Amino acid sequence: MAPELSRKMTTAKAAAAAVKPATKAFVTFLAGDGDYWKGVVGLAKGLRKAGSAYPLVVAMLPDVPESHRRILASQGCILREIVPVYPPENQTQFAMAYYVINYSKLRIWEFVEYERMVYLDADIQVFDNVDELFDLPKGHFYAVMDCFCEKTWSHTPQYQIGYCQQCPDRVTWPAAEMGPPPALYFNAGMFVHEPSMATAKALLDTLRVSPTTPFAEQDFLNVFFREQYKPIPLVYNLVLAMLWRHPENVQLAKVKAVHYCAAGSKPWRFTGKEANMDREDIKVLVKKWWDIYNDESLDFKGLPADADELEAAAKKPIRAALAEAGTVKYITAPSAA
Ligand SMILES: O=c1ccn([C@@H]2O[C@H](COP(=O)(O)OP(=O)(O)O)[C@@H](O)[C@H]2O)c(=O)[nH]1
Ligand SMILES: OC[C@H]1O[C@H](O[C@@H]2[C@@H](O)[C@H](O)[C@@H](O)[C@H](O)[C@@H]2O)[C@H](O)[C@@H](O)[C@H]1O
Ligand SMILES: [Mn+2]
Repeated sequence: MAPELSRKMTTAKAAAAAVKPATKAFVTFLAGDGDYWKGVVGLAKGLRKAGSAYPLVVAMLPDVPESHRRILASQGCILREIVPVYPPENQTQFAMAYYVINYSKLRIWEFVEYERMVYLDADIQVFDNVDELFDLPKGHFYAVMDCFCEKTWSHTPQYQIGYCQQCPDRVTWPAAEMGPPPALYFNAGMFVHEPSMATAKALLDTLRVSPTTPFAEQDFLNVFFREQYKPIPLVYNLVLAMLWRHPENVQLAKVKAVHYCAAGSKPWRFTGKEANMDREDIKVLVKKWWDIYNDESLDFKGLPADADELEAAAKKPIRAALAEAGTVKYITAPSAA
């Protein structure tokens, strides 16, 4: 095939690929009329900057206002309103109050138009392409291990004896007195999952008979997927506390996704006043988040409105298309002949 024609075919194929029905997608969760929508905008732009091939779905509770929905749609997000999930009746006092809404995260197993999804909290930013997560072998639940050292864990025996799965040799778990050590435990701010109505039903049926616990849906998911859980490297979800609790486990230059979950670390409401928020690495990470959020070149430009436009775009001589895109300096290749 002549080089010119092959290039056109590539463009047409690439263009067609851009609109093929997505069976894989990132998904985040948005609740309330507060400022977490800014996290979603940042995430949508970060994924674009990282050149991800997959869209971002937003599982929204009904209380997300129209004005926030419009902003997210304008950034190319696919909006899906979900029915809230409430923990068992009069049990919510056992979960930390501000975590109760997170049980609604469980609805994303009902998004069966997708065969694979990567869930990301809205307070996560992706600084490097993580699309490889969609190709991990099926049948497992992939997520990054959490850390037990922050005060938020003070209700647990592991915190009380200073044991953490991130450094199991620092304080040996006293199996004789306390039985087996805690099972590997993941942070539920990021995970790879396979939507299925059967799994969604099993999750909700199990939740109805499960006690609520301090970390709400994160505790619940850790129990439900205990057998399928496979830890993946912390580069996919750097829980910020790792920087001061286990710096020996962190190679910041290799981190692909940062989870702004430490108290006071949400970039869009950062004051720098809370514990550890005056650290240089935290300030750098917050600035990196803002640099993406404020970068207008990362705003969604929209897809061609319909197939005809797309077809026309694909037919346009490659030189004009690239020049119009403005992103590639088209250098005339030496003739193949
Ligand atoms: O008012 C809220 C609180 C939480 N969330 C969503 O629930 C996730 C989990 O809450 P958060 O990240 O604050 O928990 P953390 O990871 O800090 O414990 C957030 O990332 C958002 O996606 C939200 O949309 N609105
Ligand atoms: O509803 C429970 C939440 O539990 C998790 O956050 C916690 C946990 O990671 C602790 O280990 C940290 O100490 C703490 O800072 C952090 O907020 C998830 O990030 C969040 O998505 C959500 O599931
Ligand atoms: Mn979070």
